[in-house]
Amino acid sequence: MDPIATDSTAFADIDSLTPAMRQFAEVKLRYPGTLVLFRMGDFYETFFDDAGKANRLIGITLTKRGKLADGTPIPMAGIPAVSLDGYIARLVKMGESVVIVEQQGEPGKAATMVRKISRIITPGTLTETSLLPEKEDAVLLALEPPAKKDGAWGFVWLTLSNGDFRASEVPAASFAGEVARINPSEILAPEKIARQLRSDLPGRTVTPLPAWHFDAEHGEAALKKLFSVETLDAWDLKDRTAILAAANALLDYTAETQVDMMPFIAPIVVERESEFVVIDPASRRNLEISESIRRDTDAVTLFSVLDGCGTSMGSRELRRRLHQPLRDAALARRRHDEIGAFVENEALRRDMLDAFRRVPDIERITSRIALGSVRPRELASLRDAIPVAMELSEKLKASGEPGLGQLAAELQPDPSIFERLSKALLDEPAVNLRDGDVIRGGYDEELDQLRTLRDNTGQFLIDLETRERAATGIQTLRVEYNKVHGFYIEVTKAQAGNVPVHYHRRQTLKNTERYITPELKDYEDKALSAKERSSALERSLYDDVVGMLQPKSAELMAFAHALAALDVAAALAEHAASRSWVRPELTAKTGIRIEAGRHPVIETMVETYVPNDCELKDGRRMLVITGPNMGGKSTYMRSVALIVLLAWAGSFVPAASAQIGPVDRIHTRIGASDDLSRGQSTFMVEMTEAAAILHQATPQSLVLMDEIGRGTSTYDGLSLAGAIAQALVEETRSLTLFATHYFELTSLAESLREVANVHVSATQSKSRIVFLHEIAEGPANRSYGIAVAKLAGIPAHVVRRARTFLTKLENAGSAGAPQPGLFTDGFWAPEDVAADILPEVEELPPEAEPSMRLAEKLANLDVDNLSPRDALAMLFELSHEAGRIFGRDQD
Ligand SMILES: Nc1ncnc2c1ncn2[C@@H]1O[C@H](COP(=O)(O)OP(=O)(O)OP(=O)(O)O)[C@@H](O)[C@H]1O
Repeated sequence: MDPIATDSTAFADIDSLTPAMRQFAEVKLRYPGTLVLFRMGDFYETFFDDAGKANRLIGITLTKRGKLADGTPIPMAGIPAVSLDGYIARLVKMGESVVIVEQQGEPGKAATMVRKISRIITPGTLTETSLLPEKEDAVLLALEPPAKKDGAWGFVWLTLSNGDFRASEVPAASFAGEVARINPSEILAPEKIARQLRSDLPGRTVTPLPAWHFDAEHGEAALKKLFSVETLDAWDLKDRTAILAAANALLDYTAETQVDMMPFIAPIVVERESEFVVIDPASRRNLEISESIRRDTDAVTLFSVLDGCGTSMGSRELRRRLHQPLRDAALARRRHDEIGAFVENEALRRDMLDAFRRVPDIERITSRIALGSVRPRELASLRDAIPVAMELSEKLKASGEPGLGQLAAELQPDPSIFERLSKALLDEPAVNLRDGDVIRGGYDEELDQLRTLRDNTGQFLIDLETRERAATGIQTLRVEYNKVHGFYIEVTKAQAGNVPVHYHRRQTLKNTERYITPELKDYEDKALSAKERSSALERSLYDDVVGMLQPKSAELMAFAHALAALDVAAALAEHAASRSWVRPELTAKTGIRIEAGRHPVIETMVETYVPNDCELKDGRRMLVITGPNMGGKSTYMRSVALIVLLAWAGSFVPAASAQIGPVDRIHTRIGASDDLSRGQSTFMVEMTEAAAILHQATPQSLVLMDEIGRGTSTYDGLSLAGAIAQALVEETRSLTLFATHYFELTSLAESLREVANVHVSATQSKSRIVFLHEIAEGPANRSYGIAVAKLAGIPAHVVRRARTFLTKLENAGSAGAPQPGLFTDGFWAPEDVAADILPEVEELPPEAEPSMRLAEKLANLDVDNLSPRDALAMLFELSHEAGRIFGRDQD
């Protein structure tokens, strides 16, 4: 077979290596991009560069073993065989692929030992339950770049652990969004574009394959063979060469990594981009769908709040739905119906939630049935889940809920599956087949006999003894066994003359004679091999059971999907009922109308959440949102986007009522992005994202803009924000929520018909500001920046001074100096205002100077471009200086 990766490690002179090292080198040359774990006795060893890499990645000790011909020692690092799985899990999590080479043959003759690749484990082809994340799919995605400039990418992806197989043609503009939606664990790409992909898709594992794997003709043949069809017309795949090419690479790689066992692969589904609401990668992060912006693993996200599913299949289905809101209202409504039925019928919901705790991961068990690697305990748990599901099915039918009829019907898999599993498997079989005790007694006559032989030697001997005593009349006759001589019948020398002729002498001792009979010899042969033979037979019977289930993979997968869908519906209904969520109405007309909407995550975290309305429609396509920082602008905007997302994902929503029209895309431009690792400044990222929105948004898109333009100077920022807002209203005509701290933008409402002003309210008592988190019509009536700064702990005298500046600026404005207005030049420090301020600064008494320096330092801070670490350091410095001003400093 051909190599699956290309960047090879050179082994200068392979013939000069020892036989074992030569075997290693051969594997390594074939799988250069992987870490080769080479079994030697009780360890899996890594050599050469792999040893150094393993040492770095998982901290195993680096040693040496033997030398190369030129005397250079060979680096080696080993993993104890007993802890292999744990180490593999860690490596795969880091995006590494691992090839396991097992020993075959006699231990002790390591040099000439035959070795064989037993497993190839890569991030996208995992099927081992212990290596897979429980609540997330591991998806393998193959990419074929467009053949011509404006052509489309071929995307083909497969989830090995449930057989879900999909393809689509993706235009360049949607590339990153589609990768984010599919969220692959591993990407296969032709080697010439691998490097570029790694830099375009930071954090993703890209496995390069030689270009010839991406062959459309072979791909077409491979798909026809896989689905046993003469033509691919049913899938509309004719001439879609990019998809066919990617499919070929994906199927080649899958076959290679599964070491020739083909997993269950469902008929390919060719998706159209228009089936789902498009959400770009930045927006997925900003909305914290399943990952927090800071990427904390245990952070609270939309998914974690909603995931009350009893099974991990349900959790994975929920995650898929949240990441892929639909555009087909009928499909989304069907999901609403399912949830509605469970919201109405609490008893039924409780039954479901209770039953799901007893249902195993049938999706993954089924994938392992197809691969022949399913364990006895897993099959037993599948068997035990079937009656639980049948009972649920009956209850669902009896409830008469029309929304649940279809799923109820799918909960009844072919009765022969349950029958065979019940007959074949013990109630509680051993975890592994090699432990024996898997097949139930009475299932197979021969196995029963072997087991009787294996277990009942003692009884057989007693029975035989009784029979032989009666037959021969020798009352002292004994039937016994020892390790050296096996079974024998023993009589005293005195009785030796009375033994029948079919007794053959086996051994003569001082006082006794020992005999064997044909029956006993036969028994001996059977008994001595019974253990091995019963194990072998048990394995083959087990394989038969698995073999009988393999053709039923598709049916079992449908059964698993129905369970997962019910689990999601019951869990979402439970959440909806406990938090008073409502069924959204999906309307045909573009627009959003939400009454008393809440943020689904924040409402679980604050004591009292203040609900807010939102109305966007023709004639009111943009809301300019002003108000104090910390007032709740971002929360409000996100709550609207999440309600729209939830509605189209088929969930109930946190609101008193919601009417949501069609939405093709959700775009958000919120806060500082973390793409600094790619060497782009915050402002550059901000503008790149804004540019993408202006290019891609349509009148059906929901756009969230949070404080666009703050990453640059005031003039630039204000001008850009104004121009972008105008383009969103007049050109893309999207439904837009536009939060800004440029108060000047509130005047857009005067010139543009589609723009309305809303503000978050706050009241300011004498000493502090109180956020009401209420959205009200109209622009904010004042800026609360200084009040917020005080809240943040800026020293009182600095705040006082800022107030003085503000008053002076405001007075200067009203006294005829240039107004701070939209697109008005000379806003900051026009000559006359500066002249008014500066003399006073100069006249400050000497003791006030340190505080001015402090204020100056603060004023000069480029807050938007400070890293959290620098910000903390700066805070220390400022607090230290402030402490000195007040004489509280130690040094
Ligand atoms: N409707 C609400 N009800 C209750 N608490 C809220 C509400 N909205 C926001 N909050 C609380 O206020 C905090 C600040 O809100 P948010 O981040 O939305 O403010 P902001 O106006 O966007 O501020 P900034 O401009 O500084 O980003 C939230 O973390 C949340 O705890």
